[in-house]
Amino acid sequence: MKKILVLHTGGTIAMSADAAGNVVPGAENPLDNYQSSFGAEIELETEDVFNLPSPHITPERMLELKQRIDKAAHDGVDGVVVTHGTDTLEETAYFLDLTLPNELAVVVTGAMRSANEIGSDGLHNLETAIQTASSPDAADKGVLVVMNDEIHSARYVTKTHTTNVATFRTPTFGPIGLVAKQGVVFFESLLRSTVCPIQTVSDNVFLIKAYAGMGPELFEAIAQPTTHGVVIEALGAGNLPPATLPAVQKLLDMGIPVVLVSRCFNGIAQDVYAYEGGGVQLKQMGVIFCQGLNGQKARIKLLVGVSAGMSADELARFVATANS
Ligand SMILES: NC(=O)C[C@H](N)C(=O)O
Repeated sequence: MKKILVLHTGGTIAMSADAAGNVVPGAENPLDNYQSSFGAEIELETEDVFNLPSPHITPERMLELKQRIDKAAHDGVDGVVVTHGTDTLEETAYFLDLTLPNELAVVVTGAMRSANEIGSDGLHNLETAIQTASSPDAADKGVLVVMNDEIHSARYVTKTHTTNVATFRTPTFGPIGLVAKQGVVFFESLLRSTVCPIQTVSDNVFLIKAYAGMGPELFEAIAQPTTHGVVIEALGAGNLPPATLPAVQKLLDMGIPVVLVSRCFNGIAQDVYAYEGGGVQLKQMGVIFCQGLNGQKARIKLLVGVSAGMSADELARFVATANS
C-alpha cells in the first residue's frame, strides 16, 4: 500500500460561490467531501497547511510548504500532493522543484471551477494528482503539475487561460505524460533540476516586462541597494529598446544580477542580434540569459539562487543552465 500525504493550501479548489455569486474561501473546505476511490491501494493523510487564495502566497509560504514536505519525506510517505490556487501555482511548484530532494514524488494541482459549479474540476484533479503521486514512475521526475488529465514538469508549465480548465500548458516542449483512463503514462523524461537546499528566502527580486518605446524609468526605480536581482521579459529572441540600456548598465554596475528571458510564449532567449539593445550587446554587458523559463519562473530561480547565497559566478551558471 502507498502512503500519500495531501497538503491543502487554498485556491479555487477549496472555494465555493457565496449567495451573491462571488467565489470565496468558505468556512467549509469542499475538498473535505473527497471520498478516495483507491480503496486499500492508497492510504491518504490530509492536512490543511493554510487556506489562501494563491495571489496571497509569498516566498515565505513556499518555504513553509517545502519544510513540511521535507518532514514528510523523513516520515516515509511515498508521495505528496499539494492543492493550490492556480494563479501562482506554477511559481510554488517550481520553487519546490528547485529546493526539494529528488526522490519523493510531489504533485501540485488545483481547479479552475469552484466546488459549486457544474463540471467542477477540483475533485477530479485531486484524484488524478493522487494517482500520479502514487505511480512508481513519478518519483524521479522533479515536481509535477497535474491538471485536466495532463502531467507537466513544474519547470516549464504555465497558466495560459483565465478560466478554461485546459489552462495549464507547457509551451515549446509539451506535457511529459497524461493520466489516461487506465492509468498514468509518462512519455518523456526530463533532466532533473539541480536541487538547491535553502533555509531562508530573501526577496526583492523583481520582474519587469519590456515593451516598444520603453525608457529607463522602471529600471532606475529599482536601482537600490536593497534590490537582490531583476528578471526582464525582453522582446523576441532577447532584445531591449536602446533607451533602457544606461539604466540596465547601472544595475549591473551596482552588482545586481540582471536576468533576461523572452516575453514570447514559445521558444528561448538567445544572443542573436548585434544592433543597439540586441542580445549580443546585452550579453556582453553581463546580462544573464535564462533559457526556456518564463519571467515568473526565472524570478523564482534567481530568488532561490540568491537565497542560497551563491556568488555572482555561481548565480550566473545556475540561472543560465537549463537543468540547474
Ligand atoms: N483557479 C484558481 O485557483 C484561481 C484563484 N484566484 C487562486 O489562484 O487562488
